Amino acid sequence: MNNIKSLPLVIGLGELLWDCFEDERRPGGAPANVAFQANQLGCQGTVVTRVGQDALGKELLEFLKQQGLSVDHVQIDESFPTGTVTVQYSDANDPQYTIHEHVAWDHLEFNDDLSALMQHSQAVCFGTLAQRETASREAIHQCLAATSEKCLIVYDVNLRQHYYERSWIERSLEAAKMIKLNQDEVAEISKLLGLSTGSLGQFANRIQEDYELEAVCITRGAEGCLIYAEGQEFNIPGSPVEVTDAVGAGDAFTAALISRRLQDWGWEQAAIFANRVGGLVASQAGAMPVLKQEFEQISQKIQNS
Ligand SMILES: Nc1ncnc2c1ncn2[C@@H]1O[C@H](COP(=O)(O)OP(=O)(O)O)[C@@H](O)[C@H]1O
Ligand SMILES: O=C(O)C(=O)C[C@H](O)[C@H](O)COP(=O)(O)O
Repeated sequence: MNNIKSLPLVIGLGELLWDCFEDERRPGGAPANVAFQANQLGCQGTVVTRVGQDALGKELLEFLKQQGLSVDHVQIDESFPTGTVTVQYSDANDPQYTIHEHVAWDHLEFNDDLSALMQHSQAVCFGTLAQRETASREAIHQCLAATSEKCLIVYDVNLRQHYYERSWIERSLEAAKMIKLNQDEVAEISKLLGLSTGSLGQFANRIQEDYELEAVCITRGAEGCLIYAEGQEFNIPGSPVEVTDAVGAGDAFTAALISRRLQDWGWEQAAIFANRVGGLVASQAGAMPVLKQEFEQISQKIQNS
């Protein structure tokens, strides 16, 4: 128990929901996936969200508890249901999400409990989707404002359908120390912010300077990632895997990067690890596969190489 308490506290702030695939439903929600994976990667991952007072919400709480995550900061909404997402594919590498509206995670409330939690967190990850309603958008930014100066605030952009606006993205970039986005999101953000299109490296350099970010991480699916940090560009190729579904690969990548940066790994080594973790999750069904031992083996191998 004492050991658990001393692990770095990594918060996933935003949506926790059910990803409804054709065959079955599986737990998901990008920030919740980050907290879940961080918990398997040597951190104390904690989800800050809201579920409905319904069977789907109870099942999500049971799942998190069984996996050793705290549910103390999951709020229960008396009016709105637990969130669901319909996941469809034409290509396993490119899932399409239909995010259902008017759900509990749109109605997060900031309070003293969250304020205290945020003050003690070593890292927080949030995205754009959970900012689609004013209530959660304001609660998320109140949470971010309550963190300590040394907290690693990570904006994992995750643009979904039409649920984003330029002003929300700018506000989020201003709050962040590190951002993570995929290649499609680079194109969309360049357009929204009126940045001239160049290479991924030029985009990373520009946005890092404009928003005084510590790091910009661009994921490229099977191609790996590009990280711009400390004035350097790291291009790390991916490791081939047989993809089951790529749902949650990006969130696992983010969690792996956070966990190793909190252990003071260098950017290159942390990116190699994050690529492997993202790839492994892409090779499994759903966003929250249980892979603690596999992650630990990969971590040891990279450290010994
Ligand atoms: N097909 C794949 N083969 C190997 N690694 C993958 C594959 N798909 C994803 N990954 C790993 O997961 C990371 C995140 O995947 P990506 O699809 O770029 O993010 P997102 O899910 O946010 O769109 C990649 O940078 C890579 O490290
Ligand atoms: O919350 C959302 O935005 C969702 O669409 C639900 C999904 O569980 C994750 O988002 C998967 O996210 P990726 O890691 O980008 O594949």
